[in-house]
Formats: sequence, structure tokens, C-alpha cells
Amino acid sequence: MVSNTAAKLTLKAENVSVYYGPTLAVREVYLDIPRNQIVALVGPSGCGKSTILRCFNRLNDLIPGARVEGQIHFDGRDICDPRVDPVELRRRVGMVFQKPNPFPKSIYENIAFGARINGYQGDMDELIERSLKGAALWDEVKDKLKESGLSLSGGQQQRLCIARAIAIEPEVILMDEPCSALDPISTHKIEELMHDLKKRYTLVIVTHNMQQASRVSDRTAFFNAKETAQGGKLGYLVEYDSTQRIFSDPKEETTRDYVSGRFG
Ligand SMILES: Nc1ncnc2c1ncn2[C@@H]1O[C@H](COP(=O)(O)OP(=O)(O)OP(=O)(O)O)[C@@H](O)[C@H]1O
Repeated sequence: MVSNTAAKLTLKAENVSVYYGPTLAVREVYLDIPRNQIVALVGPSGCGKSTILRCFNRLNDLIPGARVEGQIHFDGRDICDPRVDPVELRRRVGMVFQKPNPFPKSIYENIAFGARINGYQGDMDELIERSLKGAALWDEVKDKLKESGLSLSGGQQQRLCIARAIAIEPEVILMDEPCSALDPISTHKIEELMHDLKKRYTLVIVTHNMQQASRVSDRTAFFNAKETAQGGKLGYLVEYDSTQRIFSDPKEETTRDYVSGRFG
């Protein structure tokens, strides 16, 4: 029988270490990602946040020489198992990147394209409308669906990428610094959208913005890195707890210093 706690978990990283070639980049990470929550990964540059994020949908597979050790449980399976189909995994665990990256196609096609590839057979117009509404973009684009996705503002493009991600009905959405290329108003819109999205999805976000982490996330993982003898950096997870605890009463002094802006 699955325990209550396990039933509420979406993803669970167990003793995950990632190498790039011979170099260990981040070591021995344990992280539980609860369903319908937002988890923020924070920490100074090079501590391995993006590397860990990419483990959750096996995007590191696409980096030559990258190797992941340990286990990541998703829906009762270890997704690091080579028998798991990474394409199907990425349908269920979608990704939104730092720089908005719409396809050079119409707004409509930006969403229809992925849906078709994933075998969507329903009413495409209805899917486009539902996805754009889900990404809080419909009202702004409903009269120009045939225009290029690239004609939109940066913030609108990022919401188009979110619409594209949710059109294929993932369970988890990974976001790697989704607002770092956006102005404060667009950032605010995306943050509001995240609150809305977590009713249906589980979100894991990497952010350098401590205020953003404290505003949007339920749980925060603080990573740090130490210098290695070879002059590189080795990332590790310092502390993972409710966001409220990490920002008000963390266990570790380095966490307190980082979230209050004293280093990094
Ligand atoms: N494709 C790659 N090839 C080789 N090394 C890499 C690659 N991607 C990341 N690394 C190394 O892995 C370590 C962790 O990088 P990562 O980008 O995950 O950190 P991060 O915390 O997300 O950093 P930032 O906040 O600057 O984006 C760094 O030392 C980085 O140089």
C-alpha cells in the first residue's frame, strides 16, 4: 500500500550525483517534490540547480558526456532506468527555459505543433484556446492567432511557451529561471500564473531572485558549491524545507546568509 506521504509526492530524487565527463558537478542530492506544490531551487552560480532540474526530465541525456547516478522516482518508476522512454517522460514532465523560445511559427502553430506530434486527436481550436487561457495569454492574442509567435513581447512569448508546455498535458512543469529575461510587470504576470498553475500541475523552478522564491514557492532547496582541488566547483544541497522556514529560520548559517543577500 502506498503511504499518504508517498501518494502526495510527484518526484523523488535519491542520492543523485551528476558528472560532466570525468568531473563531478553536483553530489548526493535528496529531494522530494510534493504534488501540486511549487519547489524553488536556489543558490549561487554553478552550484548545480539547472543540472538537477534537467535530471527530472532527463534533459542531461542530450549533453554529451553527462552522466547521472542515483535514482529519480516518478510515478513508481526510476526514470534514470534506460528502459524509460525519455520522449514520453518529457511529455509528462515539461520544461520552460530562461529565454523565451517560441518556434518561428504562428501563435496557433506554436501550440498545435507539439500537440500534433504527441498524437492529439481532439478539437485543435479548443485546445489552443484552453492552453492560451491556462497561460493567461488568450485575451491578448485571441484576435491574432495567425501572427508569428516572435511578434509578441518577451513576457507574452514566455507565456506562449507555458501554453505550449501545458497543451500536451504534463503533470510537472520545470522552469529554469523563467523570468530572468523579463521586465517586472511580465515577471509579476508569470508569478501570478504560477500560483494558478499549481492547482493542476507540480512546478519546480530555478530562480536567482530570492523575493520570487519567497513569493511563489511552497518549498525551497538551497544549494551551495565548494571549490575543488582542480579549481572547479562541486555543488551540493545544503538544506531543503518549507519556504517559510528557509527564509525565516533556516537550520544552516550559510542558508540564512544567502537568502538574506549576504553572499552569492
Ligand atoms: N553542459 C555542461 N558541460 C560541462 N559542464 C557543465 C555543463 N553544464 C553545467 N556544467 C557545470 O556543472 C556545474 C553546475 O552548473 P549548473 O548550470 O547546473 O549550475 P547553476 O547553479 O544552475 O548555475 P547558474 O545559476 O549560473 O545557472 C558548473 O560547474 C558548470 O560549469
